[in-house]
Amino acid sequence: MQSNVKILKTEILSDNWYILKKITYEYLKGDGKKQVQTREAYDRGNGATILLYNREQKTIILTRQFRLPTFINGNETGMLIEACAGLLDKDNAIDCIRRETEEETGYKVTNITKVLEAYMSPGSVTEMLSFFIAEYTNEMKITAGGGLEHEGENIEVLELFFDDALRMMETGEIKDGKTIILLQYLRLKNLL
Ligand SMILES: Nc1nc2c(ncn2[C@@H]2O[C@H](COP(=O)(O)OP(=O)(O)O[C@H]3O[C@H](CO)[C@@H](O)[C@H](O)[C@@H]3O)[C@@H](O)[C@H]2O)c(=O)[nH]1
Ligand SMILES: [Mg+2]
Repeated sequence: MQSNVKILKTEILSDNWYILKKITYEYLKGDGKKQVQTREAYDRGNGATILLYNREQKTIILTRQFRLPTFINGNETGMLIEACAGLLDKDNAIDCIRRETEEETGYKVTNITKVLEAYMSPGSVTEMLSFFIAEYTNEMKITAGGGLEHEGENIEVLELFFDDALRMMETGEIKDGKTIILLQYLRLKNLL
């Protein structure tokens, strides 16, 4: 399909950690007129997230960690309950999420299923997130998890009853988009 967009100029506003770009482009509108627009886009690569669930126990595994951007926007403690997630490195999404699951939750899961992909903040962040689910058993817990010390990660691992997690979504105790999508996915497909 032919694109209606021609990039005219790309400026790097920051490459301090990830990359913030300012892009000027020409956009061909439906009425045939051209319009020049400028938008900023934050590029931190793509990511993956996973919800571990146990059908017998009717439980799931989540994490809790400090998220600075939420702290400066209304989250009093900055602590956020989330499905395990990580940015993709060079490897593909499945390898990445398998490694991330082990690092953050301590579970070595085998059968991982990809369920969907989504742009999580399409007006400002380039990232596309791949969503996965996997069944876990208590025997799969091989380390404490908690994330990588040298990356400054300090991640608490939570095992919750699925019904409690659904309630926490309604009370606002769970407020993370990817986590809500995955919880609703499990419910929609009657997996728990
Ligand atoms: N020094 C420094 N470290 C940073 C910065 N930004 C992120 N980091 C660190 O880089 C590491 C990235 O860890 P990952 O587990 O790979 O990523 P994530 O932060 O969990 O991101 C996941 O969740 C996000 C929030 O839902 C998602 O946006 C993202 O796609 C991914 O799935 C973390 O240790 C984080 O603290 C920064 O500006 N400076
Ligand atoms: Mg992470």
